Amino acid sequence: MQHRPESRRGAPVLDGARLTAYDVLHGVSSRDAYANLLLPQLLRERAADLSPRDAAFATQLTYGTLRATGTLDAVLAGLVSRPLGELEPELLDLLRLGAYQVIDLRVPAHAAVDTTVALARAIVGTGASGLVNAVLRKVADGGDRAAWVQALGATGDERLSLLTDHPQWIIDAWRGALGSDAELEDALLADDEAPEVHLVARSVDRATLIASSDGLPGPWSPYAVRLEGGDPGLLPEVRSGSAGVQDEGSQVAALALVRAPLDGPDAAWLDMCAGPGGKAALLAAVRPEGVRLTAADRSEHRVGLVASALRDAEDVEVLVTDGRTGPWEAGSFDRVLLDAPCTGLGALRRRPEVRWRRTPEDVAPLAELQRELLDAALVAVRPGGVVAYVTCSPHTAETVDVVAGVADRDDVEVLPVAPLFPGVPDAARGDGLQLWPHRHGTDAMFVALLRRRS
Ligand SMILES: C[S@@+](CC[C@H](N)C(=O)[O-])C[C@H]1O[C@@H](n2cnc3c(N)ncnc32)[C@H](O)[C@@H]1O
Repeated sequence: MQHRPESRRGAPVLDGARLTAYDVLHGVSSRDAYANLLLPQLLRERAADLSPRDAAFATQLTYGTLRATGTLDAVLAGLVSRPLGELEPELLDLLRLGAYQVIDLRVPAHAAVDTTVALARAIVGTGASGLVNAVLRKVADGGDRAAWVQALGATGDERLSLLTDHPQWIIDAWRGALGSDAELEDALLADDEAPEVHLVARSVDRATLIASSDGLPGPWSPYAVRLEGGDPGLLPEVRSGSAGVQDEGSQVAALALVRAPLDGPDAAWLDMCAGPGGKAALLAAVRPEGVRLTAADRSEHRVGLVASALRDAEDVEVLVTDGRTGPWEAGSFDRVLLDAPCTGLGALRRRPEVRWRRTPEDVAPLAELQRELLDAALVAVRPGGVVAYVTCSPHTAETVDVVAGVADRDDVEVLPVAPLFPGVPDAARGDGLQLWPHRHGTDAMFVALLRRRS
């Protein structure tokens, strides 16, 4: 349970949406919480005190402030006399929350300032309220984000970073993956927007899900439904597990494995890194009759989530194992999904704090693990069988470089993926498939298909 300050007798009642956003921001900054897990938990716990509108505002405040942290800090750094790192952490979180409302949401200055001052008084103490008041008034005087970016004198990539909420090394990674600057700003801006909710109709007819959710069919996956907003957890199909929440790009990645051409038997599939089970649940739902699905993950906790996602599926095996040393015999599987652990640089829309938490130093060890897992996947698949190598990162070191590491092997054939999705435009990346938020409205998923030669 989060710390929840009491409003004092006579003092204004603290704004529930803003307090909830603060509690998540502080969870993220003080104990590395994940906003996409902590926020729903707090919204559930506080449902009696928060209207649906409050919950939506808390979500906007939380995600927006976390995404904008770099720009907010650049603005605040010029207005606070101490280095930001020397401020009380609670105070810094509150200043970011207030500044976000002023420069991005254009909440009237008095409302943003007064509510943040009230929170500061309750959480940090009366002494902090003067500083919060003075700093946020100066933020408001500076205008909106565009005005602030201009005032900060930023040009080139620094301007791009402040406008799109991406640190320089991620801008470099996206530039490298896109291959030029032509679409870079569009791509980064699309990656900075709150994503739509995507549903997957697993064992329910898509038309039924569209009718019950008031959504629209997703353009790329025959199972996808897109919603503009709302709480998908309230839908009966999501509650029963016949539908789930899953980015349409993830659906396409799982379907690439299903659609890959195969010679010979097709009876045993492996999802080597299955936790929490989104793609495994789709594979289980769409597999032809008689296919047995093995879903593995190194993390016991995540295997529990896989088991829950597959609770109604028959002929599945769920196990805790390191994919590199799994208990299966070499050549046991006809199709193997390797949805590899990665930096997640393609799914930043859904995990807003990740862009500031990840560092360039994370890439090399993950790429090494990806190479080892891919080698193991190519052992697990039978000659003639297919491996789908998938990442939710477009970083070259985690995508085409990993595939290039095995592409020259005599026993490996790289298959073109884009022709399996003729309706998806501009998705080829070499022989692989690369989806983008600005082109496809999905996470930036990468898929390569590798066939073991007989
Ligand atoms: C990108 S996630 C998989 C997402 C999943 N396929 C889905 O759609 O829900 C990567 C997973 O790899 C797991 N993992 C990391 N290293 C592993 C290893 N050596 N062997 C097996 N699983 C591993 C992580 O625990 C994590 O659950």
